[in-house]
Amino acid sequence: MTRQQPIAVLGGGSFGTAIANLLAENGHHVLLWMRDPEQAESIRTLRQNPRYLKGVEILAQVEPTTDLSSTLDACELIFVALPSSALRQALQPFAAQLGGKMLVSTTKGIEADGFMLMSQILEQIAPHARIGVLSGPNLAREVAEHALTATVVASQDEALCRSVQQVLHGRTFRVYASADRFGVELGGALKNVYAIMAGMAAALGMGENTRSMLITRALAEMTRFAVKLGANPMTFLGLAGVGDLIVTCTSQKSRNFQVGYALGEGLSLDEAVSRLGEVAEGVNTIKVLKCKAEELQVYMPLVAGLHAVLFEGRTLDQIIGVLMRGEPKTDVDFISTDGF
Ligand SMILES: NC(=O)c1ccc[n+]([C@@H]2O[C@H](COP(=O)([O-])OP(=O)(O)OC[C@H]3O[C@@H](n4cnc5c(N)ncnc54)[C@H](O)[C@@H]3O)[C@@H](O)[C@H]2O)c1
Ligand SMILES: O=P(O)(O)OC[C@H](O)CO
Repeated sequence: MTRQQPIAVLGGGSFGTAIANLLAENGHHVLLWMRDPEQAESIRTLRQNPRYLKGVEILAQVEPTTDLSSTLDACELIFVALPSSALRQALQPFAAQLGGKMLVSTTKGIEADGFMLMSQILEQIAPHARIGVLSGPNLAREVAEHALTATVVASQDEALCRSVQQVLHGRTFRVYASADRFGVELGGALKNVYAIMAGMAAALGMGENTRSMLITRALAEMTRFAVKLGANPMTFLGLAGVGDLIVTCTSQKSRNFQVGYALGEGLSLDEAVSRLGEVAEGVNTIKVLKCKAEELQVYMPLVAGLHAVLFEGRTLDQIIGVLMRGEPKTDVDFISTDGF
């Protein structure tokens, strides 16, 4: 990648906007692609995103655009910050332009059909592209407001990891590298489900002991599931595993947490999602994950419990009763270091 070449960010939501600004602060010309011409025009003239990250100034080096084809042609490094529900549909028509490009997914979701992570979809659409993921405890607003933040770029393509580190590393944003793309990406997708539970617990006035139990048992479940899929459990001890789980399960800024909070206040799932008006990936992930856990016969009582409350008509009291009275278990039973 030459220094003069622009960098693309696809998706004009909270995270796309935050990443675009970080790149611009580091001196890069950024093409921020979004589908809505009015939003693009508003950014061009007001230097603010009218809908997301209100109050954050979008730097002059960030050029909003609605022309995806020209954006892909102009850039070799492309960050994808689209919702998981939109990624395939948005990029499939441009597959021929993606060969040889560095595609870095920041999207934390799972496609139901085939249980596919976003980088796997990118790989399927563009088999000749170079693929990576960026994931970690990265609340968009905090990134945009320069809270000291760390993230992980994961790919087996070391040069891609180095490129991403070079362009994003800055005064307030630190980028670690990992070769475990699957584990890093899976951690980012799974933690959203547990953040919904944490939001519910907070709304119901449950205490810090409860939150700590939830986070720790969530880590156990996530890791057990990941190991069954062949992932390296050690990745779940890093920023993209427990790091992201902590921030999303403890912050009111997390949209998944907010959905859970609204549910805890008595709103229906539909009401909670529409009150949010932004993406909360955990709502889809819970369905996909419940199916996959059953198929693989992985013990995931928290996932089963949340699914029962949201989609099977069970009450939270019933589920809490089942969880607390369940057969006693061993504490750290989910990490086998055999082979790692
Ligand atoms: N916001 C965060 O703190 C954060 C941090 C890290 C990762 N992520 C991940 O980034 C992804 C995007 O999240 P976000 O927070 O930016 O969402 P958001 O709700 O803030 O914005 C979503 C954006 O996607 C656009 N969009 C929706 N469907 C589209 C389509 N078909 N074609 C083109 N654009 C479309 C919307 O117009 C909107 O601009 C999610 O997977 C999320 O998990 C978010
Ligand atoms: O706001 P959420 O719940 O989508 O979480 C945002 C990021 O994934 C936190 O790392």
